[in-house]
Amino acid sequence: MEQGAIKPAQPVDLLEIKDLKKTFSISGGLFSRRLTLTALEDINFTIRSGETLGIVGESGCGKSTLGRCILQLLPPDEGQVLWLGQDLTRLPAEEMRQRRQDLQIIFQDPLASLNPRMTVGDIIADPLRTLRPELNKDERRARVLKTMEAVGLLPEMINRYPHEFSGGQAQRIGIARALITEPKLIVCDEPVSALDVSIQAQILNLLAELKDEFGLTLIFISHNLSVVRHVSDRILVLYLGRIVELATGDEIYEDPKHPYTRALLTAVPIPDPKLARLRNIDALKGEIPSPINPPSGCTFRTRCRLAQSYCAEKRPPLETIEGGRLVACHRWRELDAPLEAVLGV
Ligand SMILES: Nc1ncnc2c1ncn2[C@@H]1O[C@H](COP(=O)(O)OP(=O)(O)OP(=O)(O)O)[C@@H](O)[C@H]1O
Repeated sequence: MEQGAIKPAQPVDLLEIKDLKKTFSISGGLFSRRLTLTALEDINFTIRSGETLGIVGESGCGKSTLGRCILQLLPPDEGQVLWLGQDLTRLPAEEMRQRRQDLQIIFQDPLASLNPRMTVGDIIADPLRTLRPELNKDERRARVLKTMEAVGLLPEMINRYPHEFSGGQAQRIGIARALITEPKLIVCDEPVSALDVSIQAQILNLLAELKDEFGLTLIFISHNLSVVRHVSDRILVLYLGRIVELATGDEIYEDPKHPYTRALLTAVPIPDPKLARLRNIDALKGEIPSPINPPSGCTFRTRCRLAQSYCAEKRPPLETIEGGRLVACHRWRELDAPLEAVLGV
């Protein structure tokens, strides 16, 4: 593959998300009225080339919707998705089709995402048929074999069908299908959560190797902070469709600033006495509120142990704090205080 050629000498701002908003119109409530569900709001961030950005949050917080809006698989209601400065939300269909070579996705459930009636070779070659129609059959086959080799699939597997493969092998097929167009950015949407724990590390290592080999930029979506930590340079934490924290993996893990991030960390099983102590204090309480009718002010306040009455009145801005990291909490400074002081005990 010629993908090494795309690796820029200096990282550049590859993708810039500006004021992104996505709502869904759903029917519900009395008399099946149309209701508006706000899946994403006020989303702003930038990804540098060669970076891996982890996106974490509980189920329903908007991770997959964000991945799909970035790839234009879902149209955002508002905002811009700038790819090297070009707004993908305004791109004519034919230009977007061309651009799709650069932006690919790997799905959570590898077997469910592969057509059971197609051979492995046809599945992997499929994106080339629409995105690189100038390639002939032999050229397509040569690319498929090279890509299979890159992801650790044997050439003799080319004529087999998805059901003949384990979950881990099926995910390698999904990765090959994403890689075949020589993309610059891959959105990995929970790529290991459907796999056995023993296989998860193999797939994570493969993604890390492919990233280095082909100069990829990755967006890595997971509900599991410990999975994201190992692969991410920076981590974006979403809560009810809004960014609550954005920082490096080390900062998030060692010094979380948002009470929600701390709560997510308490669910990570690591034998650290400090975290073990936090576990009881910070553990998430209650259900995530409905995105149809989110709490006023700070949407996390209904589950936050630091919440004060003013948290219900004003939405906290996403503030840039020391080291350029971002946090949206009226009381983030209180998290730095000794826990006893915070709790008043
Ligand atoms: N097509 C749709 N129609 C209506 N509502 C949707 C649609 N897709 C997503 N939603 C809603 O948007 C919100 C965000 O969903 P999304 O799937 O992006 O969250 P997620 O963090 O990826 O969750 P999960 O980890 O469970 O996939 C949820 O409340 C979800 O129910």
